[in-house]
Amino acid sequence: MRLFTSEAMREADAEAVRRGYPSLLLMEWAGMKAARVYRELFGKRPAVVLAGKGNNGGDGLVLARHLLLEGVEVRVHAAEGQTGDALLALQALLAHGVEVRPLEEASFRKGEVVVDALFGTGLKGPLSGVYADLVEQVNRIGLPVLALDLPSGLPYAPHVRATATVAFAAFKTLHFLHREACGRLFLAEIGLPKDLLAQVASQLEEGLPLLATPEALAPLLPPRPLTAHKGSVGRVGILGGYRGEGLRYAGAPVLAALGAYRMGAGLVHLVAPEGPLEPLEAVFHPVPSPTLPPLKVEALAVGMGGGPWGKAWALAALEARRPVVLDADALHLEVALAYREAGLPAVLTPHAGEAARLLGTGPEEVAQDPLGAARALAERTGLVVVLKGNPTVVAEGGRLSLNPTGHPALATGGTGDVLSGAIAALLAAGLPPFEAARLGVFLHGLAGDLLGEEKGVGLLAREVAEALPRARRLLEGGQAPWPFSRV
Ligand SMILES: NC(=O)C1=CN([C@@H]2O[C@H](COP(=O)(O)OP(=O)(O)OC[C@H]3O[C@@H](n4cnc5c(N)ncnc54)[C@H](O)[C@@H]3O)[C@@H](O)[C@H]2O)[C@@H](O)CC1
Ligand SMILES: [K+]
Repeated sequence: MRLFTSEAMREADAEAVRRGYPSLLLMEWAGMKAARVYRELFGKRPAVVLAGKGNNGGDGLVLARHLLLEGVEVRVHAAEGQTGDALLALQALLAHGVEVRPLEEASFRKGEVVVDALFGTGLKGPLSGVYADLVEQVNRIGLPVLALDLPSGLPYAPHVRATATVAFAAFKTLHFLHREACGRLFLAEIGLPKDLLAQVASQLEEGLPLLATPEALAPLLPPRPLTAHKGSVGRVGILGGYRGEGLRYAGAPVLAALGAYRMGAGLVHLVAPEGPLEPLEAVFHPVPSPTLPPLKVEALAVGMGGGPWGKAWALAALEARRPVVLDADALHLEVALAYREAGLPAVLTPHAGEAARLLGTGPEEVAQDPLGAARALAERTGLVVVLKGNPTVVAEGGRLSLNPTGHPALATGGTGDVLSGAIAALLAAGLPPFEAARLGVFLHGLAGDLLGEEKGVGLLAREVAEALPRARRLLEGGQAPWPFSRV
């Protein structure tokens, strides 16, 4: 599924009009579908609708009319100066005898639900004045909020923090870059001609990121035939750890080994200076320094717990001439370029701080524009980039994919190591790096979602590894939860 930018959405709108489709119908459907979501979530609770003067406000005015017809008590506060379709929506509402009061006089009553129809894709720059005040008030009072198309104010601050958001026609990248502001997500079909979005998307393909959906990822799962044996389903080498002065993350390579096994690797070779503390199914190759022993593997994960040895591990792993995941201490521009030079498929898995170091910017810049940062790093290195965060972004050249799974409970030491091993297992099973990265990130996030819901925060990384087979089974069985509902 493609995620639209505001510009691409405007282009879709314009194309519909060029084909002679009346734009008022789109607005009518948008408002009607939003009213349906309102009723589903809030029943007959009274509504207070805040409408801007643009088409987002027009959608809100249509919703008000539909709620009214269904017997919901509605109060409406609207900006002045509607034109075009929004003006027609206002006239239709007034014809029902509804009093429309100025936004400046907006007030909120206990038991009401706020409908945020102030701004959608037409917002240019941060809110100020009465709009900023109103949005801050809405966030403060704690009433449930249904946002139409987008929580008003996004991507800037302040913005509405909604209980639920109904996106019209297509999701925008902002919905998945700002999940917290959107609450529950609904996607409303609003009657655009069937092929139109696909046509606009194909014209702009370079620029439109993908959303990783169960539908797109399930077919990528490596098959497990009855004749499978441990040498036929992907063998993984894990290279990492450090023995010297300073901190040692001896558990990191072990967690990567667990991640690889739990993602279905047939055999895992663990190459590290120190052995695992507990018995482990991996074959342990003790080495005194970063070197590559002879290994029969189809892919590697390198750098976990490598400390000052990180670069040496990555350069040693180059000799295997296998697809690799470069993580943590193996993340250096020089290393990435060496893999590019060697023509080896590689997946880099930086978090914002590591990506900033590789790009020579600050972590805030990366966090502010994760899509841009992931794309820049993928273009600079020629490799696949997994920029970890909320959301995690996967990039290869100009191709971008946003991941919808993942739970705040995953924010704990070692979960990144599990992810590296998991992606390596998928590479070893024969998936191309972009696909291995998307699938690994999705299942790792889903494992976190399952555990986060069951146990809350306080997870251990090894538990995330343990939950990977359940996540995989859900995806295989067509039961992985979709991150949104359709209306
Ligand atoms: N296919 C589509 O794209 C459809 C879009 N529709 C709705 O139309 C919306 C987009 O409508 P518009 O393009 O009219 O845009 P909006 O309604 O989002 O906002 C536009 C208005 O906000 C003003 N504005 C922009 N930035 C501002 C700021 N920082 N402070 C104060 N005022 C500001 C503009 O001058 C303009 O009057 C969508 O989000 C959606 O809700 C629907 O009506 C149905 C069809
Ligand atoms: K809105």
